[in-house]
Amino acid sequence: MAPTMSTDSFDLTDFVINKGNGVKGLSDLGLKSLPKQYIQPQEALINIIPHESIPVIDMSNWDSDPKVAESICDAAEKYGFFQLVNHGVPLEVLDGVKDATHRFFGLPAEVKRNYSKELSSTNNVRFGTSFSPDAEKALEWKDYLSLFYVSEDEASALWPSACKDECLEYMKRSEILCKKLMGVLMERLNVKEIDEKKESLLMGNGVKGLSDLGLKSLPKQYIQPQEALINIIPHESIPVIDMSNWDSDPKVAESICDAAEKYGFFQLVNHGVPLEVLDGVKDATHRFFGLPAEVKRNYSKELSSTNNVRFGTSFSPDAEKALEWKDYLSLFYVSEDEASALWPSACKDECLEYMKRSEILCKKLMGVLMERLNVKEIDEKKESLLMGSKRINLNYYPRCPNPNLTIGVGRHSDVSALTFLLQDEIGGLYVRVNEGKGEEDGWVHVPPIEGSLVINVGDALQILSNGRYKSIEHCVIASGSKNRISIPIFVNPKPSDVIGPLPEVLASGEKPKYKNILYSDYVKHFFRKAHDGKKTVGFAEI
Ligand SMILES: COc1cc(/C=C/C(=O)SCCNC(=O)CCNC(=O)[C@H](O)C(C)(C)COP(=O)(O)OP(=O)(O)OC[C@H]2O[C@@H](n3cnc4c(N)ncnc43)[C@H](O)[C@@H]2OP(=O)(O)O)ccc1O
Ligand SMILES: O=C(O)CCC(=O)C(=O)O
Ligand SMILES: [Fe+2]
Repeated sequence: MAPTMSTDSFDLTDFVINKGNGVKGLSDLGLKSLPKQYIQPQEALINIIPHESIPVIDMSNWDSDPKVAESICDAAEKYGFFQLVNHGVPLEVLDGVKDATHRFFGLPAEVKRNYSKELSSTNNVRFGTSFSPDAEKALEWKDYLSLFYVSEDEASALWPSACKDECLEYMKRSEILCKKLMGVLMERLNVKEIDEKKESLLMGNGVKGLSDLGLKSLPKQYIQPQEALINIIPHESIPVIDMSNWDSDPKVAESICDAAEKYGFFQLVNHGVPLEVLDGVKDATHRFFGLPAEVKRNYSKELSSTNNVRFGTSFSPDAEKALEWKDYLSLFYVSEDEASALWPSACKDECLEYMKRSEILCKKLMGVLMERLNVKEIDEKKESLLMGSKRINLNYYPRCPNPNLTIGVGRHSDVSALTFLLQDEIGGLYVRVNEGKGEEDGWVHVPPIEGSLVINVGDALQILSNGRYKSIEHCVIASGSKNRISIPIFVNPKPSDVIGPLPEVLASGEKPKYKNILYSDYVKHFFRKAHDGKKTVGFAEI
């Protein structure tokens, strides 16, 4: 125990404030009486009365019992204070941050004073004592460390290592609770929805943030007009092609070309992309979307340091009548170095690996599809037209309160040459069949198959093949109970390529159906409007 001493003989302000000892340092001296600087005037003291305390609210039944939300709002109105139990923030996270607090204040004074107003390298980290020592008649018996959150990176760099991980974890793990409380408190004020566009786009919460609020019904901005919804019909689904015998059986290649002509969509199994690579990129997708909104919003159109990395929600929110129930991260591949520097670290390695390991498959498919078009060799120019650029999207469709009133992705065809889509086990992808054939025209489900890849022809290949290969409309319906992810790799022409029907296809005298068009103009046209089925192709039609 520290020796006891009188504080009359030394400069208390210097010891407590300047030297970084705080009141903890004073207390550790083993004082027998309160130094006079801490003696509060009578009016600052309080009278404690016998009275019931503030309400204690059990949140266990939050999902099933609306009374929980009601009692929170009542308590906020009546007392402005309440205690929550079973709130969903794990006990070990709370214990962790309590331990970390003791660890920080247990550091030597010389270490703690580096975070004082005078010495701290940032205004966002401040160690201090009392509340406002210069303004107070009497000092308060408290030391504090105050941390203003800007971003995970800034916190990692600047917050004291004795407590930063635990503080970040506590902040992160209390976010859902915070959104739940704000949601119900706003509902009581008749704010029926939080302004989704502002929330989703500027705050980085996306529809995932909305879904995490535990909404019981779909906000009106997401209710799609009847014509955007689909009629699901009983019909066989798209072909499933087993590539095991690719090397020995030419029928495998044939069935791929047949499916590309007839359906524009097929699933591949035993395609050679390792299962662990597919699992890796699925895990990475959940990791990215699980990041705090403040981190994800750094990749939004407004804040991203590059056009090649974009976090967004819906498809084209400014152009859409109703929003889509989907968040996405879109990564345009330029080079491994650029990706390493700019893609989010939560997912970049896995996305690069998935792109790399699907390259052989991509070349195999392009090879046989071109053979059927009488393209004998894929030279440099053809390679650019068919696979000169790649984009990988991570799509996140959160659990949706009324999935039948909205759409995850509206009906569209891809503007790629080919798309390699990895979907998880939840399901929800629908493809249009028998377009224009009256009652037979409808939508079929693409059932998830463990380890499979869904391949579809995009507009660019439809145009290059003069309509022989079909880019088919598809759309997604979100799940009412689970968060779904999908990860398409869009294999495209280079933005600077001019696309039009290939000379080999027209060699027999076939009339071109499409004009030559700069690919980046085509893509910009696609991105600037809402999803509208196959209308983008009209932009290139003769
Ligand atoms: C997101 O939900 C989706 C996405 C899809 C995607 C289906 C595909 O097939 S993606 C394959 C597209 N092909 C390529 O990316 C390769 C060619 N790329 C290019 O030519 C260019 O990179 C570019 C896409 C045209 C962008 O060029 P840039 O000079 O950077 O032009 P900007 O002015 O920034 O953008 C133009 C316009 O597009 C919007 N936009 C750009 N990138 C994206 C993106 N990744 N996701 C969504 N929107 C994007 C951008 O906001 C601009 O619009 P403004 O209205 O803001 O002017 C299928 C289904 C989905 O639901
Ligand atoms: O999520 C899916 O299954 C399909 C997504 C899609 O069509 C796209 O991103 O272009
Ligand atoms: Fe698509």
